[in-house]
Amino acid sequence: MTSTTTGPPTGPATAPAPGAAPAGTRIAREADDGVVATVRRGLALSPLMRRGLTGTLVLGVVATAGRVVVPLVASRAVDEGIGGPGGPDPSAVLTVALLGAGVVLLTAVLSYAVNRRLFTATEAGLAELRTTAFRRVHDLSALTQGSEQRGALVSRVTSDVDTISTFLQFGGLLLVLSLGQLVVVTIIIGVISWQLLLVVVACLLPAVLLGRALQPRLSRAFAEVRARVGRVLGGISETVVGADTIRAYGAERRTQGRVDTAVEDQRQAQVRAQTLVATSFSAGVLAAGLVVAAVVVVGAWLGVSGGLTLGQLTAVLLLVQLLTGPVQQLTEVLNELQNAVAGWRRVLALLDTPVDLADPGPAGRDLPPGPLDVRVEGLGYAYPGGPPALSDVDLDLPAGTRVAVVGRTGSGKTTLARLLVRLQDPSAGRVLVGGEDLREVRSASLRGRVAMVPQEGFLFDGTVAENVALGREGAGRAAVEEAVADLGLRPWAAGLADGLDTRVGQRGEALSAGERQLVALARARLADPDLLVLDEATSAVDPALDVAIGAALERLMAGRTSVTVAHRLSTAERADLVVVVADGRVAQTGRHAELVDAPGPYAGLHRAWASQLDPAAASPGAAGGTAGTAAPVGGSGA
Ligand SMILES: Nc1ncnc2c1ncn2[C@@H]1O[C@H](COP(=O)(O)OP(=O)(O)OP(=O)(O)O)[C@@H](O)[C@H]1O
Repeated sequence: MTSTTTGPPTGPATAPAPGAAPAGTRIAREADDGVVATVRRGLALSPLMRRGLTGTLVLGVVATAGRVVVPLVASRAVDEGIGGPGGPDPSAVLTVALLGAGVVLLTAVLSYAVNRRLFTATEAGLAELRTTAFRRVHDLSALTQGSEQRGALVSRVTSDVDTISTFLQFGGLLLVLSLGQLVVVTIIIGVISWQLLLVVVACLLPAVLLGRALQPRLSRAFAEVRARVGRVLGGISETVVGADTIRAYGAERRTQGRVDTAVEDQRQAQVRAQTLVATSFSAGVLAAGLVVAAVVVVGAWLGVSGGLTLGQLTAVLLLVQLLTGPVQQLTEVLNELQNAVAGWRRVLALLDTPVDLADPGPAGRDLPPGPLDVRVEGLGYAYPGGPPALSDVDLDLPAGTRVAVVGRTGSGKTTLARLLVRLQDPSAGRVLVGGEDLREVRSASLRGRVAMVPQEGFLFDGTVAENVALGREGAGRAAVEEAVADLGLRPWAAGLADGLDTRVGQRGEALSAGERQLVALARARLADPDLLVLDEATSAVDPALDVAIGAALERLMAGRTSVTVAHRLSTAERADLVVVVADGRVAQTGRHAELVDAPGPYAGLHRAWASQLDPAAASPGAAGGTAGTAAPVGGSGA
């Protein structure tokens, strides 16, 4: 479990019908939509990217037209200024040259404007896309998020969006303008000389056809690259997070080997994709060289035979430069497009993943005011592809009761706890809190009234106070101090290097495990829920801190309904009701005193706990386990 005091994530979709199986618990597969459909969907999702696009296109077309004017101006300079009927005319050449210079200047200014408008719009649109994708990650349940390595999931919001950015800023408009330039230049060459047009088409067509034929292979190659980049990031982030464990077991070489394999796989995929890129690019270069040579030869021949003036030949040669540029750029841009489309598909797949914990929104219901009771009816849950983790669970927990859930490890206690706070939806049956089916409760209401403290509370890199403040939106310093004081934690906080302003480090690593628990408890106190679900920590802490945690827990649970996944039998002893879970079913319910001598798994659990505290006191058949006051109940026995 990764989050501390928490309610369910929100999402835009409607709630599934009660009793329905949980919705998708995997990130959706990438759709096989074509390039145009993918780009269209991607742009539709980023309205800011399209803002002002028409204006940018118009400016781009004008700038392109400016480029085409230059060869025509040069043609006039040659034919009328230099080779005119009255001999060379310097003033005519000057006029034409000034005109050309003006056009070149205007083209440069327009190009700057086009680029500026383009990157401003695309950056805004991409930021929007990143935010939307990030929100979706948050809307998905931990189970769905867990279906993909964390780093790979992050790559969908980061590096995959970067591929789109690279394409849009350098390629998108170029693609449109290059195509436009190709068409305009081809027409003008045709008007000047149809024979030269035939030469140009004959030289460029094979390169264009080859580029086209390579597109499907490029598409597959770049999809593979994106997937492998995700795997590398997933592998690296896992080894960074688990660095201590890796070091402790001397597993550096083994884990490094896995990352190395992922890196090597990515290298191979990149090489395959870039080989295709190089092929299409080289075909473009070859065609460009060929077309210039062919136009010079055929143009000279046409000139000699009187079908073409020197100015026209000059114009066609300059125009050919405007053709070969776009042909080469197009091959590059189309490659970038394939990379971007592969990235876009991965981002879109993330956005297509259904929100499995949908917030019913305004149509939903609010939890009733006052203490909350919990009723569980025919509850069943199976993890994707696994056997039932819980079956036919029925429970009635009156408001204000203190409930301890005990059982062997893997019996289903945490699963039950997660269902009670709607971190997962049941596969069968329902959970009613305050009489309301959790799937029909607006998440804002649920979040405000129901909180969960997981075994390992997640702390963010910040101060103790900032981490406690996460418990309630808008909580100020006074509220944080009050929550800490309320749990009797003032002396502990005062003993920290900088009190509540002590920095906890990444994931709270600068605090001890026990101190992290205290921060999580203070956070829950600040949230002030009416239903508190606790997954008791199993890690042993020093006795003084253990006493502080015990006392804080007592104060935290007072006056509210609490369900504790108990790993210490002392918690069960003090509970109003003990729920014994065995193999995903409720085996026994009752008070500790009623259950301890009754037939059933609880007596075995108790014996195991007693043997851990005092082996001599245990009965002969009792199972052993780790010693210590925080010895887990569920680790043995039963
Ligand atoms: N994310 C998951 N994906 C697949 N199976 C899971 C997942 N989480 C738990 N399980 C399985 O569900 C069953 C119940 O697990 P659960 O965590 O609820 O047990 P538990 O009683 O809380 O155990 P513990 O006391 O060790 O925390 C186990 O068989 C476990 O392997």
